[in-house]
Amino acid sequence: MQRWRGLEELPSGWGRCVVTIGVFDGVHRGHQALIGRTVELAKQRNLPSVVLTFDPHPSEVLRPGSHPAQLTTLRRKAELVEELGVDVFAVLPFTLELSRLTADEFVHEVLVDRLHVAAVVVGENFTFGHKAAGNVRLLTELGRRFGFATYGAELQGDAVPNGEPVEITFSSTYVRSCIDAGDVTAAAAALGRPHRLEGIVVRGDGRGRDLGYPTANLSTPRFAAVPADGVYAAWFVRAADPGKKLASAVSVGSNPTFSGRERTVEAFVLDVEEDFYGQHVALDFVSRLRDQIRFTSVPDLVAQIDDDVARTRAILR
Ligand SMILES: Cc1cc2nc3c(=O)[nH]c(=O)nc-3n(C[C@H](O)[C@H](O)[C@H](O)COP(=O)(O)O)c2cc1C
Ligand SMILES: Nc1ncnc2c1ncn2[C@@H]1O[C@H](COP(=O)(O)OP(=O)(O)O)[C@@H](O)[C@H]1O
Repeated sequence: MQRWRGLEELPSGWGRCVVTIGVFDGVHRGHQALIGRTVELAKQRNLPSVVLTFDPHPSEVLRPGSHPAQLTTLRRKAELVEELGVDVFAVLPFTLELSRLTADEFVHEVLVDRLHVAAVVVGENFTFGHKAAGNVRLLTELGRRFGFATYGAELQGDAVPNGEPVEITFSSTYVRSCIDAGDVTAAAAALGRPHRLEGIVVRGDGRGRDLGYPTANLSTPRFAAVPADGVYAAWFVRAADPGKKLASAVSVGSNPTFSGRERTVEAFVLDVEEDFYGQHVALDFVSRLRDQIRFTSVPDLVAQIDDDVARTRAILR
């Protein structure tokens, strides 16, 4: 897969292509369907498939301070897109200038003049251009004028897990709300895989080892979607050895037993004794075990962690 930042990196002699456009935060099952359709159409036409995405998140540029919780870093997004068989991952730096292009101008300048699109695949609720004035109908009209095909794909959904017999539509907003509520199982159902939180292992208060449970404390990216305070079973994956998943019991919260102030994400990795400081690691959240508790004694906390670890072992076995 090629990765471009800006359209200046377009190779000379670039022919036509099949494109899908979006922020694709999370690369959830709806995104996967859309990108899959793009790859399929590109194969049929013997053209390269392109995922056109934006960075930073458009809402942060349009309304500074409004950055939504981020489900995937740009690097992780590229990784997930690559797994879907895409040929080019193109990142358009999102600027106020870009946001001011009208829908017509965006199609003309970006899709037609630069990318030479033969077909564009978007979700049926897709909007684009200044003030989001462009929609699938307009894109279809412009496609007729400029000579490309438009596919407005139906949105993907599913029954609410363990809920009422209603459908939810997969969306980044829905996944964010699941994670924010600590429902990592529902998040995983919509993502098609567990939610991943990445970070660098930093020093904590140095207390864990004395408790018998040393924990790797993660420093996470600024906008990362951190699950609600609580205790979780998660897979611990090191960037240095991405194929190896280690079972871990994870605490998210401010260590109320010790009247902590700072909110931390810390993982006790089962059956491992290793120095993780400074390493780039990821947590794949599989299941929520319980809320954070303020214990009146340290032995009570340790007894509870014993139980968390036993449950983690059973869940991730
Ligand atoms: C599986 C697990 C569950 C935890 N649950 C709680 C809890 O309910 N309440 C709490 O105050 N601390 C909880 N902790 C956090 C410990 O207080 C914390 O790991 C310890 O203070 C060590 O902090 P340090 O890594 O900064 O040294 C938990 C830790 C683990 C690993
Ligand atoms: N099984 C394990 N799980 C997590 N961290 C471990 C484990 N074994 C050793 N470590 C190391 O111990 C450190 C945590 O020890 P701890 O006493 O909790 O200190 P800190 O407060 O700095 O996190 C981790 O960052 C890691 O380098």
